Amino acid sequence: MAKKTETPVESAPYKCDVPWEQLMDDAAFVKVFLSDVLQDYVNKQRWYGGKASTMKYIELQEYFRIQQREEVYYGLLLEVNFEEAFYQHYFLPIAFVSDESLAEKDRILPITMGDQQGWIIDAVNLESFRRLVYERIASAEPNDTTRVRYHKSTLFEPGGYEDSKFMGLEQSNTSIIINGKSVIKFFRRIYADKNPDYEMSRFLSERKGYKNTPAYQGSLSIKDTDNVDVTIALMQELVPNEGDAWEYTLKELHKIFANLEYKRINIDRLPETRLFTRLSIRDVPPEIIDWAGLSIFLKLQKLAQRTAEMHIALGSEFEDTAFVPNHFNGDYEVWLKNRMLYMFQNRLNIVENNMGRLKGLSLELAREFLERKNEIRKRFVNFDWTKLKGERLRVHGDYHLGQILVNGDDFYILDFEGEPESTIRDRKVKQPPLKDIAGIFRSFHYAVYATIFNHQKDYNKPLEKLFKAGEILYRYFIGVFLETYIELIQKHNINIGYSVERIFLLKYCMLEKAVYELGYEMNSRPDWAVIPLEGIRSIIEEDH
Ligand SMILES: Nc1ncnc2c1ncn2[C@@H]1O[C@H](COP(=O)(O)OP(=O)(O)O)[C@@H](O)[C@H]1O
Ligand SMILES: O=P(O)(O)O[C@H]1O[C@H](CO)[C@@H](O[C@H]2O[C@H](CO)[C@@H](O)[C@H](O)[C@H]2O)[C@H](O)[C@H]1O
Repeated sequence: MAKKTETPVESAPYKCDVPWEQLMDDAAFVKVFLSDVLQDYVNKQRWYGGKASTMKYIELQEYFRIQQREEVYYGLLLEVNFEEAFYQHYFLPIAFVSDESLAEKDRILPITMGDQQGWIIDAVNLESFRRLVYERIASAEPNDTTRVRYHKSTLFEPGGYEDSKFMGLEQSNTSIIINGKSVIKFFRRIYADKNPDYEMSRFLSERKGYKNTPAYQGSLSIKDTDNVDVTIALMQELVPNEGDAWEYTLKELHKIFANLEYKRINIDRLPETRLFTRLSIRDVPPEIIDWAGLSIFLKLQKLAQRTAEMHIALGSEFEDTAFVPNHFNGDYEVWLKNRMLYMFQNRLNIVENNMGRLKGLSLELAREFLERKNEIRKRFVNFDWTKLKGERLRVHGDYHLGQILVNGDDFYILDFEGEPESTIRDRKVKQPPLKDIAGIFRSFHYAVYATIFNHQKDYNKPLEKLFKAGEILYRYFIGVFLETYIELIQKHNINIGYSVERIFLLKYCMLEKAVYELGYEMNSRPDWAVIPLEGIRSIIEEDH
């Protein structure tokens, strides 16, 4: 049955004599629109990331016209100010429609302008708006120097506009599929700079010919009043896929855990391997292959290969300073430690303030986390750049299984926006590529524990035994991944340091990631906090 569309309770229309083409120049309208209309509207939107804080007021930071011939839409850059003394910027494209059937979704305000009656709505709902953006990108001048800039990749050969639809996934941005072949992602949270997703997508696919990320096709950006390039939208190739690697891994792991009983595996007799030991498939004992199957290890090798190729492309630049690799230095060390200590203190605070919401194993692990705070803090402070010889590169920055699409036997890497909590400048700082590897290893650990927590009853085994089996398997996953990754990276002369340095960086970055995740989970899904807490414990325990 088709879902009933919810009709918003409507206030009386706003009345004015200004035509749509001049509406945003009308101070009286803008004042009412920002304070009486948008505060409420923005607060209810899925893409609005400020819900945990208290909105104070909204200002219009910039607006610009998105237009073609007589067709005019407005792009608004809203500055949301919070009681907690910070602000965020959001992009909202608006359209005026007089036909009620076009104003079913995301209706913002009923309005009467002279003799024109209708509604202001979020323009992404209008096919005519989506078509216009696509056509402007597809026909962009090679060097558009106007304030509102459309860009088309030299490698993209666009066809005429046929159709478009919402990607329809739970997203922090809004993605539209065009002609079943391209995706235009409208960024909602906006930063006063080029978005790293745009920069990295263009650099990897257009400049370096890296094939395992959607090809960059074009973009929309504006030069703001400070003459800074601000990315508004990114257009990429639509990659056919069977879902993301997170879902895929969960499915595979469920089969593997179910095999424990089905194949009568004696967990206590499973051969173990040390964390970070490099393993070719030949080195994985037959008992492990019997239990988990060969195919998962072949998939891990493929993922390691695609990850290494991404870092090889990112580490191969000599001209564009945004991408040229650097060495470790004192500035980086100070920057890193400040960040880590700030983040760690924030996590301690969140956990202390929310102990009442935790129970069972989570509560036990949270207590242990608080008891061991000095030990963990010391780990973050213990970073000495003079001992590190490897390179720092631009990296993915938020690399986890949910950012990877599965397509047949291959993988495609997406979403280079970086860690949602970091500032835009911090996201562009060059990092050891092992930071991404630590991210994906944490994701393997997550997947193992998520599988155990989701299906514990199906496996007919005590929790400790399942944890033991999971930890063993996780170490083989990491070992096989590392062997392929390191071999390829070294073959292409990317310096990630000798073994001691590599292991130090992996442990450092894994602890960093797990502590980061603890904040993410406590804020967005507290039931999952047990996974990073377990991760932090196992990283700290490893050295005891
Ligand atoms: N180019 C693409 N091809 C195929 N699917 C895509 C593409 N870009 C995004 N997706 C789908 O949309 C989801 C969200 O994309 P992502 O770039 O992570 O958006 P957000 O930044 O809003 O989280 C992805 O997990 C994937 O399923
Ligand atoms: O929304 P983003 O993709 O930018 O990433 C954020 O959300 C992720 C959760 O969707 C979070 O990832 C964490 O959970 C994943 C499983 O859902 C797991 O695979 C990751 O290892 C774990 O970090 C990510 O940290 C956060 O930035």
